Amino acid sequence: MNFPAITHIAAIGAGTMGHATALEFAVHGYDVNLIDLSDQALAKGMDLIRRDLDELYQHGLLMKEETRDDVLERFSLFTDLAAGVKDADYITESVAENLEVKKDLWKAVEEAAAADAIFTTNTSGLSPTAIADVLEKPDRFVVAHYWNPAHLMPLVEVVPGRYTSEQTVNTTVDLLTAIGKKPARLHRESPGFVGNRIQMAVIREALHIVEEGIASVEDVDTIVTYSLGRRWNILGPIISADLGGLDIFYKISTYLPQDLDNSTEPNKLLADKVAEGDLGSKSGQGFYRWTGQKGAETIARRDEELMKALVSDRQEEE
Ligand SMILES: NC(=O)C1=CN([C@@H]2O[C@H](COP(=O)(O)OP(=O)(O)OC[C@H]3O[C@@H](n4cnc5c(N)ncnc54)[C@H](O)[C@@H]3O)[C@@H](O)[C@H]2O)C=CC1
Ligand SMILES: O=C(O)[C@@H](O)C(=O)[C@H](O)[C@@H](O)CO
Repeated sequence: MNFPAITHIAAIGAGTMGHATALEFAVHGYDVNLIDLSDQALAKGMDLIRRDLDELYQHGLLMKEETRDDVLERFSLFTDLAAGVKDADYITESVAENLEVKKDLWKAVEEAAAADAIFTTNTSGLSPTAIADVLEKPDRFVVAHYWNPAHLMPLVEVVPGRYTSEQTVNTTVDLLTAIGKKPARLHRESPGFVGNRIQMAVIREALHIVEEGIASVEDVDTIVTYSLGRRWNILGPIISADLGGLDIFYKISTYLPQDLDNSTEPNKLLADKVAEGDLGSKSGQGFYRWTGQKGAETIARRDEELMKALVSDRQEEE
């Protein structure tokens, strides 16, 4: 399929991820139809967009000569899915992480969308083949998996399903590159793609360490932040192993794996938190308390460091 020049974006879902992925297209000059289920959800999404847009503006991360109003004027809001997608060349989706919800949604999208529009889902790890099974033209469907917060994290995993065409992958990679992202194209799909497989392996072992009484939640986070996190912010795990000496990593791998957590069930500490409604910053309490000054300061510090890294990326690109 030959895709037209992409000029008009539709972003379905204005929540944690959807508002930020939509904002990035608007910051880079694209008209964006923001779609959600209710005016309340759209209003909440636009509040998040204005908050994040202010952050980008204050750090000089808008396009040259652009004002915040220039960016905000590019948004059109829709609760009618068909009306929101019909003029779009590129449709991105960030709704609930539920296979049936996504399949039902994409079936409805295809009934209203242009025959040559590209379809992308921000799923954290569901199969693009399984979602695209409902489509008449599944070759135009691909995963574009962002990382939270999406407007501050450069990496997007571009994951083809069995039906996805090379043209769809190439066009998506080119578009994401054009808006300043760092797309990584996978050879093929796998549950959790790459980032979430690694992230979930780390989370599983981190919580196992706490459960076994080896270290506290705070100590695990401090240790990772000032060792692996510091190193992996510069070079990834495999190249770091090269630098450490593969013989040493091999030696450790002959005795340590049998002591690592290999459970296939969700960690009990995590399950208990969710059962108690302690969901983290979104509910005010998780393994840490997020209400009050300290929580806000932690999020502000994270965003400030991510912003500095983005500014540095931008300076390197210039
Ligand atoms: N939260 C995270 O850290 C990350 C989440 N993701 C993925 O992104 C997707 C969205 O996650 P979040 O943004 O966190 O969820 P969220 O719950 O913050 O936002 C979902 C939004 O989609 C809207 N929505 C639901 N069904 C809809 C429909 N049929 N039509 C239009 N709007 C609809 C909801 O009203 C809500 O505003 C999920 O697939 C998730 O796995 C990907 C990367 C990171
Ligand atoms: O961590 C992120 O931002 C993303 O990789 C995700 O998909 C989230 O991890 C979240 O959905 C849980 O995996």
